[in-house]
Amino acid sequence: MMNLPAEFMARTRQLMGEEACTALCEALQQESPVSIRLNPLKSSGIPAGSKPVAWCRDGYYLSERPAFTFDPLFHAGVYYVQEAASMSLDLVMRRYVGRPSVMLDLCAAPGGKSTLAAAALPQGSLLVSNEVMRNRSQVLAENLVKWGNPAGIVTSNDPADFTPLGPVFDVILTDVPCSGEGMFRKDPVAVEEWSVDNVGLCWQRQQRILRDIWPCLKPGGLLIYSTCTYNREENEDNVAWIARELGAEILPVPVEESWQITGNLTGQDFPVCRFLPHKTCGEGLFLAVLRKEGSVEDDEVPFRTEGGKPERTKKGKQKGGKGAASLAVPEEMKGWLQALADEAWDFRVEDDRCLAIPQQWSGLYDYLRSRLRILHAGVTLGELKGRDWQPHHSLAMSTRLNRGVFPEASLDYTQAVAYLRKEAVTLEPDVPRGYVLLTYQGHPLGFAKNIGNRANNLYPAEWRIRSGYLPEELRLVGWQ
Ligand SMILES: C[S@@+](CC[C@H](N)C(=O)[O-])C[C@H]1O[C@@H](n2cnc3c(N)ncnc32)[C@H](O)[C@@H]1O
Repeated sequence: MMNLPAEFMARTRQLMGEEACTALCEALQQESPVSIRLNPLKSSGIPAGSKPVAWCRDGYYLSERPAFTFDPLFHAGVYYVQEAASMSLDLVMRRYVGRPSVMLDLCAAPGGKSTLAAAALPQGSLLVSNEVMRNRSQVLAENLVKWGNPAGIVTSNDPADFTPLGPVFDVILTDVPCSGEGMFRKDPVAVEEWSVDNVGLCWQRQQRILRDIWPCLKPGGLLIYSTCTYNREENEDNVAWIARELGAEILPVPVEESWQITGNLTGQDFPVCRFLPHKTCGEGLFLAVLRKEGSVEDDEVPFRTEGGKPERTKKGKQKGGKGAASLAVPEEMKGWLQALADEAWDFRVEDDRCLAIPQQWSGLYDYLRSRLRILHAGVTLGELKGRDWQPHHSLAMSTRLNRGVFPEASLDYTQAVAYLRKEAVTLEPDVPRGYVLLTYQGHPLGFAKNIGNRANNLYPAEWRIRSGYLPEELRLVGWQ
């Protein structure tokens, strides 16, 4: 039985009334629902026995919690484990982000909302996912590489580092660090760390973050603000502050009545969206959408690469970036990606890596690269090992990998888990020597270098499954 702080109870009672507060506390004593979101570019079925999440195209509730860590399909980026309320970002994006956009997810680790945004953004968009905490930014990069979106950049910077960039983003998501009241059921540490003082620190930090990032949003651009907490200071009060102090219009979130989403609890007259666990199947989540004052002409592309600060240029006049390839990219490697009619790549060598950046975004990439700490961008095709270009894990995970370039070897479950643990792999005698793409149920897991009697395991060491234990009764996500 979870003990909730008395002051939290008193404040919540005041916010939502006695009856709702009691119902909420009862719901918090129940088990958390389990849900996953499918990668539309990798999955080819739906989870067996699942129920759809009404507000998210690819979201499903599962009837039990499988052993995700031991599921090769999880590591192949076929799905992401995400609590259902957080999937409501899908709703907002499909309603308001209808054309190719440059989006920033400012507080992105571990990557739940970023992987969702990558799937929901229209073709031709770019997603920049940022996380200030260094260790968390590594997890973010891992999850996004596994998701395989080629039009993505992962950075690790403080929001203040973005301020001088100027208005480069059409959409900014601020899923801000908060007091975490909505996570009480999932995370007992959130209960232990809760205090009224901390709520005060949180809303002030949130305002600092918003002030720092506001200049980076284009006039007329969209700010999606979310927290996983219930109190009004971090939610409605901050949204009112953004509208008033920074200059924005608050937009409605298109919810259906049957979903039982709660609106503004403070009596102020503007729309917000509250997911409360006693009414909606998921954890606590607050979401609001704002449009920055002003507008940008349709035919303007508000950045270019030359000479530092972005300038407005007319479409079609963008120039290629500075700092482009210093070493030639082998022609052969360009064929490692699919040749799709509507996609062009800027291939370049940076340090000992060969990258492919979507050509239309190479200018913006250079601009960001000169100012931010970039952990990952586009697709890393390969890494120079001596004289040899070794295909990179990012390529294996990419949804644009050209299947057919590398010989493939299909692994069974035990072999796949051994590979993900970075143990030695032995391939069938008929598998050719050299780089081989290892697959599980048809999905790429990574590369190995077959040297005949054994194969070198090229799975990234830092991502390997560390747990030596394998549950006796192993439940994995079933598919239909
Ligand atoms: C609610 S979590 C983000 C969850 C993520 N959006 C997702 O859906 O997977 C908030 C993130 O903000 C980061 N953070 C902490 N302090 C920050 C600060 N001062 N500025 C920006 N981000 C911060 C935390 O490390 C954390 O990863």
